[in-house]
Amino acid sequence: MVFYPWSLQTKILFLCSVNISTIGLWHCFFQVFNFNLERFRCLNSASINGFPKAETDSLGLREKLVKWIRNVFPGGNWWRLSSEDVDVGATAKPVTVVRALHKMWELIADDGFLIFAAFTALVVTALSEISIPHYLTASIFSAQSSSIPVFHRNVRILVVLCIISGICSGVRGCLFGLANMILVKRMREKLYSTLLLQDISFFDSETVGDLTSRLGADCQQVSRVIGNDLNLILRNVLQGTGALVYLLILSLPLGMCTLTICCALFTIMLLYGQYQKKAAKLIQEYTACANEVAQETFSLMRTVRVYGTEEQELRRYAGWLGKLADIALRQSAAYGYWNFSFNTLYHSTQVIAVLVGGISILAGHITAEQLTKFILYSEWLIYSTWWVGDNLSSLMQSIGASEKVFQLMDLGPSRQFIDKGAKLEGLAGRIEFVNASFYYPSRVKVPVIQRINFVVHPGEVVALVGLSGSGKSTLVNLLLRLYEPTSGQIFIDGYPIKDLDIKWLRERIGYVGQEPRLFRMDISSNIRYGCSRDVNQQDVEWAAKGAAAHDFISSLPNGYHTVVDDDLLSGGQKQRIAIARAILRDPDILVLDEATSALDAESEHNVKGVLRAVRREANSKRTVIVIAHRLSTIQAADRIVVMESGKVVEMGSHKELLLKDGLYARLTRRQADAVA
Ligand SMILES: Nc1ncnc2c1ncn2[C@@H]1O[C@H](COP(=O)(O)OP(=O)(O)OP(=O)(O)O)[C@@H](O)[C@H]1O
Repeated sequence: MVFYPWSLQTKILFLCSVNISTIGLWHCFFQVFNFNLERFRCLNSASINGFPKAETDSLGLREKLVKWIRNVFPGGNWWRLSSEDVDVGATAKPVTVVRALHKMWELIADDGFLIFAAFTALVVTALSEISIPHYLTASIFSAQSSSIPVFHRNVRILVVLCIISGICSGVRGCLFGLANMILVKRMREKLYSTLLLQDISFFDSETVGDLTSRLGADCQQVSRVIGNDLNLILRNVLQGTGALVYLLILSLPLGMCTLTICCALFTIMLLYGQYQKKAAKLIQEYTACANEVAQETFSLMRTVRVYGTEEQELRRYAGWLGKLADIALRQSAAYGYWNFSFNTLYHSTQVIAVLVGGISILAGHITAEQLTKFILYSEWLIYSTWWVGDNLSSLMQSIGASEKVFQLMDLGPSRQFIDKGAKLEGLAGRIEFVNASFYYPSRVKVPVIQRINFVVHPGEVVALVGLSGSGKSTLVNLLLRLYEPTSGQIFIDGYPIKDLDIKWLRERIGYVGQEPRLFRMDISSNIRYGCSRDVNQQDVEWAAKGAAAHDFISSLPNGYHTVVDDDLLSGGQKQRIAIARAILRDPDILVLDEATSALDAESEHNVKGVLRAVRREANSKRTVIVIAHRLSTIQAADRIVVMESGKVVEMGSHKELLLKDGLYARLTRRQADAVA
């Protein structure tokens, strides 16, 4: 084989390629350097990027530089993505690309024809686009060789290919966009419905900001998989494969050189993709944490304003933003390295093609037309590899973001919604607690309810009293089946509560909580909320009158059509609307947990009057369980159950308990002293 020394042009080409390649590296170094400089300036902390301050101080400039360079090169300490301060669900089953795609397919399978049509358009586009360079070169060289019929034929084919690829490309984009939209919609619906059917204890451990983040940003990110990543990956894989086959047919040695470079590129790309996946997961967690802080601050804005903690809240939020910026910086530095690798390898292909191709032309092995085609197709191949890499890393990011979304979607519904319980013909309202004990799942070592035994007879009014934290609300939560007793049983009309149909039971229980919250809709709809009977406006007003709410509602500019939310009404007004909601349901069992705590004495008297009056009607005798701290409000109850540390310590009427001179008598005396 003849050895040709490097010509001047070859040297220039090589130097150019090396120079261009280093731009990526410099860009990356510049960012990393700036970032570290900023951290040295801003953070006067003990440790910077894994260098303890004292240690770095004692090092010489050269050692510092060497250590710094070692850290910022791939694999160095600086690249480590620490997830100490967030739970990234390490114990849960990781989501692989195949599993994520399978899950997505399940969601979109009903519209499979759309995906099929999109992929058909994609294949046609890819095939027509990949044929264009061949006919382009052939047209030019047929014109050069003055073969006019061949030239005309090539140009005609070229025009047809351009039209086909243009139309199919548009159809492909549109169909993938549609598929994307359907996927996000279904994903959000599925996630939302899964979350709605979880046990209440699930919501004790998850934060609102975190869950809304999953529904919002994470679902959006995941949806990119089909609309963007998969679409582009497939297109480029098809085009790259076509280009590779063409290159190998054209010249085996040149084709092998390009293939080797593409393999190197692909390996780097996989490493880069893995890194991006991990970074995306962290970004997702930090975003959720930042959302949580913002959501908490906005919902407690009055407390923040009164205590003047705006700056403290800003710092808390900025803390998470700083962590997000940290990860984003590493991501863009990794992108810099990736670009550097791509540029270097891309221009190496050009140099090799010109060098080896030139030698082959000189040796008469290939023609100039073949070399031109080779260069065009090798560019195509390398760009396809780059696109695949870029979109694969984006795919990894989306899969990273999908992990928590799919884990949440995989949660089964609460047993309450699966078990088909019994529906009784009617409910008398007899409630019996038999050895009921309970601890919250989040605090398994603290028994909140301990071996409770008592019976509430149909139509009886029973008051629960006791010191704060004695377990009154928890007992009511067990009756409402928000939680299940950890041992013992609760019976309603002689049936174990867990054997009754939960929907049927809840339709027959009215509940007014400690701090009722209203939905952002008009007052009338708030009162009707969850009412399974057919009710008209007159019924709504009747219930509002019973709850002493009618007068204040009528005085509002839009009356019952006034749109309210939590902040527009006083605590007492909200309680009255919640009481009206409970009255309208006409429940067999009514549970009032501090339901009149924010009412003035007159309203409370009126409301109590209504509850008593309704109870006296022969057909609507109802059992009432009432919790109240203001003991004067429960003196008329048929029975008072006194609780202490999760146990029932006394039981009887107001008079009996005063005679007993126990905890109830002590509490009553204390409240009387406080009023005096
Ligand atoms: N979701 C929860 N997770 C863990 N512990 C809880 C939860 N809710 C309440 N607790 C704990 O259970 C105990 C009993 O609380 P509960 O609300 O039943 O008391 P209470 O007698 O109704 O108090 P109060 O009169 O102040 O409303 C308390 O120690 C409380 O901290």
